[in-house]
Amino acid sequence: MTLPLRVKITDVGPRDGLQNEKQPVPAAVKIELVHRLQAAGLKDIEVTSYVSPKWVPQMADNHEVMSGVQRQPGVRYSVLTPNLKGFEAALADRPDEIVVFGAASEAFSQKNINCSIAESIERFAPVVEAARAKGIYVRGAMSCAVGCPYEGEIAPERVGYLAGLMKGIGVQHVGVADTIGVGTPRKVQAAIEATLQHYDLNDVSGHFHDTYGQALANTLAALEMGVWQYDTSVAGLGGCPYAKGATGNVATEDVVYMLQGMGIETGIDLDQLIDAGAYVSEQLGRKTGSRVATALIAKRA
Ligand SMILES: CC(C)(COP(=O)([O-])OP(=O)([O-])OC[C@H]1O[C@@H](n2cnc3c(N)ncnc32)[C@H](O)[C@@H]1OP(=O)([O-])[O-])[C@@H](O)C(=O)NCCC(=O)NCCSC(=O)C[C@@](C)(O)CC(=O)[O-]
Repeated sequence: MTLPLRVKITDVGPRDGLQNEKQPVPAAVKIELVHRLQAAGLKDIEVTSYVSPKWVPQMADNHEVMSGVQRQPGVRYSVLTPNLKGFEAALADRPDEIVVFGAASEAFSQKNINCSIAESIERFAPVVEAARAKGIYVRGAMSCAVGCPYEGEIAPERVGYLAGLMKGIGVQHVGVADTIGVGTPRKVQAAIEATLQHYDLNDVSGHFHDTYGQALANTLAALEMGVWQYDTSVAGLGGCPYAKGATGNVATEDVVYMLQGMGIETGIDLDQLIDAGAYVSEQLGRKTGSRVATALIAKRA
């Protein structure tokens, strides 16, 4: 398989990156982060989620954030919607894309969305139907595609099973998510291979957390299979509230640097991206999680 010439990156920092922050992050900071990401050339940004504020208090300002973003033409703004209640609330804020999120692990499905895998599909089906009827693109996230914090290793067949269920209800694209970052290249490839039994290569993305420092290697392994769409998080922000100890997604800066070095186009300005990451890191009062940003900021000084 030849490597893709162009990669599409969805920055999930404003949502996945910030959802687990213990301190309240003001909506104005989230909005400014989205503005800085789009200024850096990001064309796909996962902004927020319409979930229960009791479960994820940090995303309770979803409406304020979505309505505060000054949209740029050509940028797609996505949001998470776990059920019809969330979808209906999101509709008023005009997302371009919604994300239904399931898991390859039963235990994680229960902990994260309070239902079994089968029940989650029943909940998603009317959401998918309603979104598609309105011309809103539907992405599905498949958590724990390699490992689960409660069940341990997850067999590729279980990822394939979930992908088949997602396909069956009309989800247009699926992301293979290594939620707790335990994956290594061959295991990630096996999870993607199982997904490709149900989805076209153009409808599959990678979403790799960097907890064990494997995310860039896993990205390269997926690239070698021709996967050209990835979720990443500026400054490596993040973690899932229902996956204890899991760190953020692979840093967008690190992925962009790697791709640029390989001659693969992303349309993203690395300098401006580093500024966006420095902004949010400063607001959170911590160092960036990006190795590339750390190195290039030191070089600037
Ligand atoms: C899914 C539910 C809502 C089910 O939660 P539930 O308790 O089973 O839902 P329910 O229908 O029984 O409703 C219970 C209460 O929640 C309210 N409610 C119900 N739905 C909504 C909604 N959409 N928005 C706002 N409120 C809602 C509802 O109105 C009611 O309120 P009450 O009467 O008690 O005051 C809950 O489990 C939840 O919100 N979970 C949050 C899960 C989450 O956000 N996890 C993090 C994102 S996933 C992730 O990060 C992984 C990913 C995608 O990045 C990929 C990866 O790396 O793996």
